[in-house]
Amino acid sequence: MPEITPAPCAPEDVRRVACIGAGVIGGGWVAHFLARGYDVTAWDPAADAEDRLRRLVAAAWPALEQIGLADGAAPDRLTIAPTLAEAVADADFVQESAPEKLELKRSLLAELAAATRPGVVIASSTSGYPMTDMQEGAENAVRLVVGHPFNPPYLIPLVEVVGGERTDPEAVAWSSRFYEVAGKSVITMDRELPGFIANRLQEALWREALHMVANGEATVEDIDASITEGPGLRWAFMGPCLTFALAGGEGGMAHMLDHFGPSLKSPWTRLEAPELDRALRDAMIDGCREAAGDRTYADLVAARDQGVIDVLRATGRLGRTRR
Ligand SMILES: NC(=O)C1=CN([C@@H]2O[C@H](COP(=O)(O)OP(=O)(O)OC[C@H]3O[C@@H](n4cnc5c(N)ncnc54)[C@H](O)[C@@H]3O)[C@@H](O)[C@H]2O)C=CC1
Ligand SMILES: C[N+](C)(C)CC(=O)CC(=O)[O-]
Repeated sequence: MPEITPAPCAPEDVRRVACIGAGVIGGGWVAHFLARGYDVTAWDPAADAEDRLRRLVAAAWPALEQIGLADGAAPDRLTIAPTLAEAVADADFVQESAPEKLELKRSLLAELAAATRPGVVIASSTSGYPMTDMQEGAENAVRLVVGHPFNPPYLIPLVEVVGGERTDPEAVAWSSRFYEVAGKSVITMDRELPGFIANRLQEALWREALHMVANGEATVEDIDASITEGPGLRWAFMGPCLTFALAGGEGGMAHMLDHFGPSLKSPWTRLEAPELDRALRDAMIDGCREAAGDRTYADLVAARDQGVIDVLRATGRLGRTRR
């Protein structure tokens, strides 16, 4: 086991966060950390990255003002660094949100672990790679963790935190605490599972949706309505297990399982992913275009953000985290 250097500061004392990769998720993290009053340094190799990032932060800011900013929070506390090394030089915490490609993540995380100050924790936003696979070849891998967010990270509270085989458990504990201090709801996993918890659940639903579109069994619009007008309303405040316990009436989960258990063996799901061929790709894209109507991407982001805020407010969870 390599020598473990403690983090240079306590999670409560973090002042500067570096966000590496500033697309949909990296940009969302930037907006979140700025709103929570941190100094943020971002780095992204794309030529148009700074423009995109500043647009994303400006579009998110009204929602962030609505839910309440930390003292001193301001978009101008964002610095765009010219190089990766400069971005992380003074960082107390690093959030990596580069494209979901295993080789890229591996070399980038190794580069980050070499460029940051000793002990600084580096979290990857990966949607599903186990950290053990991503930390291969990295020196200082002890402080590499997964911190998987949900889009948009500045509004959806959940972060799933888990380390890899070479991660120091202290780094996992440190990052879970840091995310809590930074206003997130944290699930800390004690073992690796590809896709973590939420994406394993989401992907099961998503595979089934794609099968139904591929087979012409349901439209994109009907699939979306089946969730927003149905189970999605319950899932905003009660998870699928407790929700189904209520399906068993006063007999609870025991009756629910006895009653509906046999249907688990019915062909209600296909589980294997469908082939993402041209026809399915076109059907999904056309269906979403139709569902969006004349609303632009910015219109949809604003509607989604307001919807999340309304649900959080209506369920008494605005500004409150899980613990
Ligand atoms: N889009 C989503 O809903 C979610 C994505 N994630 C994860 O977040 C990460 C980023 O995904 P998105 O933001 O959706 O992708 P994106 O395509 O919107 O952004 C990726 C950004 O990384 C930049 N980039 C390219 N090469 C890079 C490098 N070598 N170093 C640093 N940055 C580089 C690109 O210029 C781009 O701005 C992925 O790991 C993804 O799985 C996690 C949760 C949700
Ligand atoms: C689509 N996605 C798999 C990248 C989604 C996530 O990872 C989490 C989310 O925001 O739903």
